[in-house]
Amino acid sequence: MIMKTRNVEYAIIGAGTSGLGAYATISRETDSLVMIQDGPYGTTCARVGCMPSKLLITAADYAHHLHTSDCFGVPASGQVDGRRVLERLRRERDHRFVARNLGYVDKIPAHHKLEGRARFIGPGRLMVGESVEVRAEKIILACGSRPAIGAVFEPVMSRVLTSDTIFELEDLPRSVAVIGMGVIALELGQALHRLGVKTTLYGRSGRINALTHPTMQRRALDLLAGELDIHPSGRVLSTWEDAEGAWIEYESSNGQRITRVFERVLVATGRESNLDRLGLEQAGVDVSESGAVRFDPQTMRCGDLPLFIAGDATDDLPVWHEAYDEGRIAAGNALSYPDSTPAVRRTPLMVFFTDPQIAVIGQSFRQLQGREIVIGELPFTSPRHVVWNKVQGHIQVYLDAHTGTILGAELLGHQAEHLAHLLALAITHGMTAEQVLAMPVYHPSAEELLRDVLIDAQKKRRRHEAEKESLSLSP
Ligand SMILES: Cc1cc2nc3c(=O)[nH]c(=O)nc-3n(C[C@H](O)[C@H](O)[C@H](O)COP(=O)(O)OP(=O)(O)OC[C@H]3O[C@@H](n4cnc5c(N)ncnc54)[C@H](O)[C@@H]3O)c2cc1C
Ligand SMILES: NC(=O)c1ccc[n+]([C@@H]2O[C@H](COP(=O)([O-])OP(=O)(O)OC[C@H]3O[C@@H](n4cnc5c(N)ncnc54)[C@H](O)[C@@H]3O)[C@@H](O)[C@H]2O)c1
Repeated sequence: MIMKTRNVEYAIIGAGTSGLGAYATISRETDSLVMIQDGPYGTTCARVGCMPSKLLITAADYAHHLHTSDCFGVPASGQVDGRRVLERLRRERDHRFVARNLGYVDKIPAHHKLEGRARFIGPGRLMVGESVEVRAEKIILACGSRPAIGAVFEPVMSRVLTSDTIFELEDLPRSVAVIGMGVIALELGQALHRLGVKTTLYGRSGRINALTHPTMQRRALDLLAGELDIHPSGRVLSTWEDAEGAWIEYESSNGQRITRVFERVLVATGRESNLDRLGLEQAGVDVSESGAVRFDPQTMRCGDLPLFIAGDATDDLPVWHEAYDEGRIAAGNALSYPDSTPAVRRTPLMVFFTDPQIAVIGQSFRQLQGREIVIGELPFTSPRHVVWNKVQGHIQVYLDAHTGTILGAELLGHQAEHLAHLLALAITHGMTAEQVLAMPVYHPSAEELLRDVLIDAQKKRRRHEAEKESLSLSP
């Protein structure tokens, strides 16, 4: 029974990072808007995503030092107190990151907020919960995503963890099977291992997908498998539970069957968009068989409709800075509807906070197939890395063979995030290797590695040019 109808110009579904980005833009221009939020405020990033995961990883880094500082003449002793690790994680998360977000939401006028799950009951018509209808001229779908859990895990659901639940544990489990080899599986799996949890990772494809050059993929897998118990390719055949725990029966791609029991199972097999719960067909939206909605990534508009999409709801670029940008792009184009202004999207940047870190910037090796490029590459080592005793990894930088413009890079190494940001800056400004090499580089710093890899790329480019010239001169 509809008890109340609200008429607004703009409705935003979801008060996560992208929804708040949209809200910030629209609320500057009009009072006729409502942001609808199902579940707790605070955003996925702060509550169950970026921030708690990085807090766990940092605790794990400290635990790792206990085993690695001896070579510096600093033997360390001590043990992990799982309860304290998790208590601190929640304290920091709640008091710093979530509280900051809630403080922002608190300041939003009450008539701009509506709590409940929204679903379409017609074009421009949303039902929120069971009693409020919202009629909006323009609607932004900023409803995010949720962990995907395959049916094979149903028999062990009481022991299944996802990134939504793991940070609420009272104590660390004794053992955990991590399903997946994506960013969540690797970040959390390595952290749990370093915190003393007996951890086994079960992958499917045998690849770490973010890296696309075969050398980078192989090295990343070799390095991580050197520390972690990983079965990279195969599939989980079945699961069951008994008094001992959750059993996982897994078949490796070589046909070997492995059956083991764990206290917990962390399912990190990707996320699925919450769009499927919106009843989009009622809004006249063309939804593909996979549940995806077609949209223009430069305007975030869905076809010609007064509907816009932003953030993880899209499956595309599911990272924080893109979610925020997309919220603002969607809002800007909702404000100017039916006119639209295509946004210039940022240079792609992805960082895995593993150790060593993995980063992909600009165009990946795979995306550059068919283009004439040279690859500068080196082990991830500079004098500074030697000082840190962190010399594992590899760096590849892709240059346009003709112009020397930096097009992309794939990195695997200690603190790769910082070189990744420098490379992102260079790519954003269309810089050539030569231009980047004109900047000062302090000694000894990790940035010396960037200088050296660009010198390597330049040498290869000169060789490439010389070879082409001699080919063109040969009769
Ligand atoms: C474990 C983990 C670690 C991560 N680490 C990083 C990282 O280090 N760096 C990084 O850049 N990114 C990271 N991310 C990704 C980042 O958190 C997301 O890209 C970002 O939070 C997406 O924001 P969003 O607004 O699209 O979704 P959300 O913040 O999830 O917001 C969507 C909101 O919509 C609500 N909603 C859904 N359906 C409805 C409905 N029908 N009606 C009303 N409300 C609805 C949801 O409850 C939710 O609150 C991580 C993600 C995870 C899960
Ligand atoms: N550092 C970061 O920026 C960061 C950290 C965490 C999460 N995130 C975001 O969260 C999103 C979701 O992360 P994710 O790791 O869940 O997804 P993902 O898509 O990165 O990885 C999912 C992995 O699970 C594997 N998989 C799928 N089904 C499987 C099965 N049945 N058995 C075994 N393996 C299976 C896939 O092959 C893939 O390797 C990411 O796309 C990312 O953008 C970002």
